Amino acid sequence: MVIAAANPIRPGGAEPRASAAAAELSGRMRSSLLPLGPPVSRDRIIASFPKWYTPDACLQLKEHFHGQVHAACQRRSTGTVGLSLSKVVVVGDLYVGKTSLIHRFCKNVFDCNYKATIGVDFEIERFEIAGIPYSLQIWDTAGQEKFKCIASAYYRGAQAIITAFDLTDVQTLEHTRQWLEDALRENEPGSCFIFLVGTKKDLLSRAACEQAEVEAVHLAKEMQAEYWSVSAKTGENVKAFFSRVAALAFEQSVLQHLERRSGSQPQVGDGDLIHMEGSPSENQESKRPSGPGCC
Ligand SMILES: Nc1nc2c(ncn2[C@@H]2O[C@H](COP(=O)(O)OP(=O)(O)OP(=O)(O)O)[C@@H](O)[C@H]2O)c(=O)[nH]1
Ligand SMILES: [Mg+2]
Repeated sequence: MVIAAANPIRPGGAEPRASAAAAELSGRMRSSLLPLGPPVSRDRIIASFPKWYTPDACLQLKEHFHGQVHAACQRRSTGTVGLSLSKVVVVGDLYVGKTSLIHRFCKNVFDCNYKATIGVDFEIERFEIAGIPYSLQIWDTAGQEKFKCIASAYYRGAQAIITAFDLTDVQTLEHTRQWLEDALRENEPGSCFIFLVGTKKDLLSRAACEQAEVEAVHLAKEMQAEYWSVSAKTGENVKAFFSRVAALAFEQSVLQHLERRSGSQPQVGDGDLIHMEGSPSENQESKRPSGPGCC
């Protein structure tokens, strides 16, 4: 049985957090100028490029958005990037904590009871990155062998593949090669960002964690993956990790859009705003067609 819950898009996914009311309000005001419905919550707003976990195994060692991406975001000329969903697929052995990781990020909950995922499930998380709305569709797959053929049908079209293993169980790390190979087989070579994520960090002492990370970082380099250690139980590194996934995927989507556009004549309705010299972006936003039927 395939479970693919048609989850509605929640504003910001997790419960709203009201740590700084004024900043929240200003974030909401900015977000509400953007086209994709309700505002995202403050902790889904990414203004600067999120940092890697370790420079020893990271996909990009840089601290800022690509210059062209930054300029395109400022001009609001990112095409349909703000309207599309980027697919992220999470794979790995049963019981490593894939569902827990996703639920911690999307719902801010943790359940210590194990409920095996049957087939697949997904969550949609909305962000605002460099002022542009952006959404990730995060696919949770079953680690149990008997559901593997169902889950693998959903690997196609992934922009990011997250291979998860349990930091306390070295066998699950060894199996990540196979999970990655299976997921990559369904995708175009070189088209996916790859992440290797060690889960259940809270169960290890600092020294034990560092020891486990040596092997994991080594494997991540081999896989050309970015490495992260996280805990769904405490929430450690969970938000930082998904922010990094979102920013990398977003930047790639914008760059692809710019590349496509430079190779073709501008099309009517390619999603870009008309840039009016000297006008603030808010004014440009107010000229954006507001809904179906508007020309
Ligand atoms: N201590 C601790 N336990 C965790 C953590 N993450 C998950 N668990 C526990 O590990 C068990 C398995 O977690 P799941 O998230 O269901 O694992 P899964 O990878 O989705 O498993 P399948 O759906 O069968 O593939 C559950 O009992 C969780 O409570 C964590 O960060 N710390
Ligand atoms: Mg699961």
